Amino acid sequence: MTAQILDGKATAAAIKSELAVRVEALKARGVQPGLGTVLVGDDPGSHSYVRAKHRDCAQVGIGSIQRELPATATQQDVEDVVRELNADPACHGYIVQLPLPKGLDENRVLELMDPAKDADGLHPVNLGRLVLGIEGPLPCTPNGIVELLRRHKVETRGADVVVIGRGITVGRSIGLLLTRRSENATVTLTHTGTRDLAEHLRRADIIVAAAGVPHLVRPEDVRPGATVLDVGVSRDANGLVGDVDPAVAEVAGWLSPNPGGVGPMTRAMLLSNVVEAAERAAR
Ligand SMILES: Nc1nc(=O)c2c([nH]1)NC[C@@H]1CN(c3ccc(C(=O)N[C@@H](CCC(=O)O)C(=O)O)cc3)C=[N+]21
Repeated sequence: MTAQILDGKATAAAIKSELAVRVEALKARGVQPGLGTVLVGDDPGSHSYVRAKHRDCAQVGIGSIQRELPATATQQDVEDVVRELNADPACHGYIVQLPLPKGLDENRVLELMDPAKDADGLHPVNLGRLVLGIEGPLPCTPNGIVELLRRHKVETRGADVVVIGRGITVGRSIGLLLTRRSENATVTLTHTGTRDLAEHLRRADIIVAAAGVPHLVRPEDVRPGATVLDVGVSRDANGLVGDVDPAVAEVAGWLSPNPGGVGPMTRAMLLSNVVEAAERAAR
């Protein structure tokens, strides 16, 4: 048996064409949606991710506002850019690319952002809204995963989901989305301190692997027919390595490739948060 592909690349392309229609409607009303990025330092991975986000913007008709600071930037320098984007009416949403160089206080920068312009959905106010069930921008990777499952008709209602990894951007927040009444999944959050991880995995209908440990999920850990989402990204001499052993494709029913799975969906949800912020501003 070979798993069916959860095609993030194609799904993200479909979402982008839907967003392009909404951007046209906004432009007809005189509103040009704009995404800002704040990039500090010279990490090549961060630079290539940010470039990809602005390519996406161009495809959908969203304006790009790019701010770059050197690795030597001070806390004050970064905070000044955040204040500038908070005040800029052309910028409907923005992100501060993470991680920031050592010595900068990420949480202080994030708290300074206007929550209404938080395109990542990671501002403490928006994470709080998610906990409370109040509408707001949603974290992009978890939202992208939910959308990827929805559009491939993978049932989440009543499903046992096992998440590996407790980072804020994926593991800790995805349970909040999947346990909403509309998704109705049962979620177990596991991490490096979990006893008998394999035992948890073997029971799962859906596995979300976001630990950043190369090939952590092995075929013998996966129930035949289960859905497996590979979110982890590590790098070795040959390039990108995911959290899922490629041999899992022989056991799983559905598998998100990496690259080409959750990554493009994350970027599509970022655009979606910006379009929604612009629509809110236009109302
Ligand atoms: N404030 C902030 N927001 C983020 O959303 C954020 C961040 N910081 N820091 C870094 C991580 C990483 N991340 C990725 C998004 C898309 C791909 C992606 O589209 N990847 C392609 C391939 C890219 C390649 O080949 O390098 C794919 O999976 O097909 C990857 C990684 C967003 N992040």
